[in-house]
Amino acid sequence: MAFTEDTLPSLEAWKCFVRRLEERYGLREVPRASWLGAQRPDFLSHALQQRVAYLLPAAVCDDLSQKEARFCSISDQSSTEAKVAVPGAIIAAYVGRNLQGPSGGVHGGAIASLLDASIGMATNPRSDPDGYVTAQLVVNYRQIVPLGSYVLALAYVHDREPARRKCYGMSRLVDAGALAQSTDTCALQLQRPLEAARRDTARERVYADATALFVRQRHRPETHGERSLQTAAVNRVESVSGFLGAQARPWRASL
Ligand SMILES: CCCCCCCCCCCC(=O)SCCNC(=O)CCNC(=O)[C@H](O)C(C)(C)COP(=O)(O)OP(=O)(O)OC[C@H]1O[C@@H](n2cnc3c(N)ncnc32)[C@H](O)[C@@H]1OP(=O)(O)O
Repeated sequence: MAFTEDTLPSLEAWKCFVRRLEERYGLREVPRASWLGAQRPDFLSHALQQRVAYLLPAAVCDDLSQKEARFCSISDQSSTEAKVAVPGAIIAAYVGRNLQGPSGGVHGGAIASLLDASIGMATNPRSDPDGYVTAQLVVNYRQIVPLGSYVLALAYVHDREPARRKCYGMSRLVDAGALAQSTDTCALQLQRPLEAARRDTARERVYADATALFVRQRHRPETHGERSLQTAAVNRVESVSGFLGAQARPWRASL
């Protein structure tokens, strides 16, 4: 599938976004979108056409060297990576006027949804994208989120109890500032814990934070929808995007 005139500007902005993430958070392991574009143009093109940028670093295992790092489709269950849980995740989103709450700022439910989804992404391996579900979510609302903001939810997993089917995670919702300037929702799963998510930094405005307990389901509901892993994962991001009412407008980041 070839890139079209419509998707190219988004690709450039996506590269810019990844570069800024690298600079701000030192995410050396976040691979370059250009590399992804070269290796998996079909998948990236699909993601962009869906207006969902979903970056898939394949080498999350420490025993894989950076040289061996490559991207793969999330439907590639045979890769070692696909079986490993992802320790960190970032969601970038635009929260618009359609999300106005009684406070005059962004509704708390939308904020909770973003925090929940980011921890869910950090919790669930791509080989089993809906294995763990939210059992408990505790949100601290620290500042009103102005309507029309660009925000980042920075999530990481801090504890796992596989035998008891439990996984604990945290997330912070911060002002994206100049980092993300897109009305598209974008999500990244990270191959290493997101150190930046663990601490408050003076340069960021923290709107809210959350702790969550995710529990692995014993039995899946019968009507579980699409079972294709690739589609399922994109759907997860799209559900957040749809809930937030993301605009179908192209990226606006300046390079
Ligand atoms: C690429 C991919 C991207 C993927 C990206 C994915 C992002 C998705 C993110 C969004 C996720 C959602 O919104 S999920 C939707 C919202 N959540 C739900 O609908 C969940 C509904 N609830 C349930 O299905 C169930 O209650 C469960 C599965 C959570 C738990 O039921 P269960 O399986 O019977 O568990 P049970 O044996 O009772 O408990 C297991 C252990 O967990 C503890 N536990 C259970 N529930 C709780 C609780 N609410 N608060 C505290 N602790 C609890 C128990 O005490 C026990 O601990 P111990 O005694 O062993 O110590």
